[in-house]
Amino acid sequence: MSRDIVLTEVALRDGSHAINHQFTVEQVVEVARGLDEANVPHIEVSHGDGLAGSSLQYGLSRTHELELIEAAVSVCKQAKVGVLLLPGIGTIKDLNTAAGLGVGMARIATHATEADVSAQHIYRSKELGLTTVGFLMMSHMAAPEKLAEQAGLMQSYGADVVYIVDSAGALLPDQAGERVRALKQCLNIPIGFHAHNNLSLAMANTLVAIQEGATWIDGSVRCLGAGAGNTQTEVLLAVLDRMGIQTGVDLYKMMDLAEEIVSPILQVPQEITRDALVLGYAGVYSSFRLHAERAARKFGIDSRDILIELGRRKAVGGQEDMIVDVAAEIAQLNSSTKIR
Ligand SMILES: CC[C@H](O)CC(=O)C(=O)O
Ligand SMILES: [Mn+2]
Repeated sequence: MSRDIVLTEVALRDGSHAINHQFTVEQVVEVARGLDEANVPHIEVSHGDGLAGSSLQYGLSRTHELELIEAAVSVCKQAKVGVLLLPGIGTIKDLNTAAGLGVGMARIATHATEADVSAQHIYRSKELGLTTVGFLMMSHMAAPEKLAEQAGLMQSYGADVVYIVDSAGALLPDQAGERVRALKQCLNIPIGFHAHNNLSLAMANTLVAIQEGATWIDGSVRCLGAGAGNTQTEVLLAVLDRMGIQTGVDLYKMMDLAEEIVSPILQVPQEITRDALVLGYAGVYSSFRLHAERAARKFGIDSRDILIELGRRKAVGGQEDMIVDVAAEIAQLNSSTKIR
């Protein structure tokens, strides 16, 4: 089958953030089966923060991710099930275990300027025979040339594809385009693009990325992803079809899956809430949203103030503990201002 665009569906991993890591085996089976039947080539399944993410810091999974991964693998006839791994959260041992369960793809994710920490994980993933993807998160924080240099490192370690990841949904279309162009000049492997819809730009940025040469694209069905979700897969499929771009994925099956299976999983419909908007506006990790909302309730403050301050401090993934610190500081500042 010819595919101009290679799709990775991320709802069963990025969407984990949106539902507080509460996926059940039954939900994963139903969604993975539907995706496989719709001919989606790659389905990512893991805790939202990747392998071994289940923790007090990032949020405890309701069901162990290895059970979810095994369940997804068991129902996929054509799709490769993939996992996300953030070196430092997940380890080589976790990667070995996932490969043993029949996973076919590993995405090794680092902050946009820290690709060097991915070397050993990329080497190992290649040794295991997995499709190996470098995933440069918070890409809005790195200039195009820097991002291209970091992508080059991942390519030199053996990555098959390198992704520009707009974790905060903060990129504007021209910024997305210039990043893809910069990678295109330096790499001889495919370039991927992963968007978040916090500024309502996920679709526009994805289309610009494709126009500039990105061929591996992420989406989440019904926008089931962190923050306001990702590029909505079934909508993207319809748009690409109208543009004459082949994905090989069945549009009707994806629409049915979104409506009948994924929509009931959402605790609330995915929309651009004020906190999601602030993620994109302030350049904050999409997965910080629910943590910030919990901290705001605990300290009786506005969650937007926490997110704005996190953006100002340039907090990156792995610094979730800063969310409570920032909330406590804002609460203290508010109360001392009131006393005066
Ligand atoms: C914390 C990992 C993160 O959710 C990965 C990702 O999808 C992103 O950075 O957007
Ligand atoms: Mn994401």
